[in-house]
Amino acid sequence: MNDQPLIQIRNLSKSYGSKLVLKNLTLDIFPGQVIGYIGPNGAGKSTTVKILTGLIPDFNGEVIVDGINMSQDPLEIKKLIGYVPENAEIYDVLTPMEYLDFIGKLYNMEEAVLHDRAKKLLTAFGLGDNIDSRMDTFSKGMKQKVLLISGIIHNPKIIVLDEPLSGLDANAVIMIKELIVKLKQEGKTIFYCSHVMDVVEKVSDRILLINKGEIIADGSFESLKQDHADTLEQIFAKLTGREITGTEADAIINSFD
Ligand SMILES: Nc1ncnc2c1ncn2[C@@H]1O[C@H](COP(=O)(O)OP(=O)(O)OP(=O)(O)O)[C@@H](O)[C@H]1O
Repeated sequence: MNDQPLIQIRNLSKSYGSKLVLKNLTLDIFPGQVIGYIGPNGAGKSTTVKILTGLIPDFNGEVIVDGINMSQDPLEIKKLIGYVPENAEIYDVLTPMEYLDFIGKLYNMEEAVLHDRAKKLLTAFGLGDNIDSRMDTFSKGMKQKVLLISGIIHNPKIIVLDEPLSGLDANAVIMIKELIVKLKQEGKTIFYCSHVMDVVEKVSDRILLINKGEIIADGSFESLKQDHADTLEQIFAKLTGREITGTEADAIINSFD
């Protein structure tokens, strides 16, 4: 593995008003790593991702991507990153080809390359018959696939996926797992946020667990397992202070009494 980090995060803090949601995060991410970024709801995952992708410009600390300082040249960094946001809105009056054409042009892609690649990717994702259909008739999973394609169409060095499995069926989930492995083989660096522990466990070579704005575990699944417990779900519950006892589910059911 290359010794030079591709992403350097130094003393990163972020507040919304008086609420501190990221507390002095320091991280080095190396080329070719698949990072599984996990944590409870509200832990600060999306905030980290939005800073990393240049969407939140006001933060304290330093973010350097491929030698470029985020505070100085966020546009240059955006070219290096493909981002698939959580719960993204898609312009569904467009067809997938029109949408990808729009996205590709934002990245200044050459038209012939863009159309050829869009067609190949849509076909590979099982949407070959829907290339020119308006997306307002698409299922949630079909739209999610188009979003995923829009995140990789410009062949970025770094791919940031924020809960990319939402709405995908079991076959598509398998396909995404395989895709992450293949993208890694291509040398891509992947930052993958998810609540789906078994997928994170399988695809990540490094897992970061964030809780209340702080990284509380950082290592391969094997090393976390040795230190803590058997499954990533158990490690997650143990380190975020919630043992799985069923009391919360009981409280919900009991509220109907
Ligand atoms: N725009 C905002 N204004 C104010 N508070 C915000 C804003 N965005 C996020 N927060 C707060 O910051 C904290 C971290 O939110 P964030 O979305 O980063 O969490 P997350 O780990 O991605 O959660 P989830 O798993 O639920 O998506 C939460 O307490 C949230 O309420």
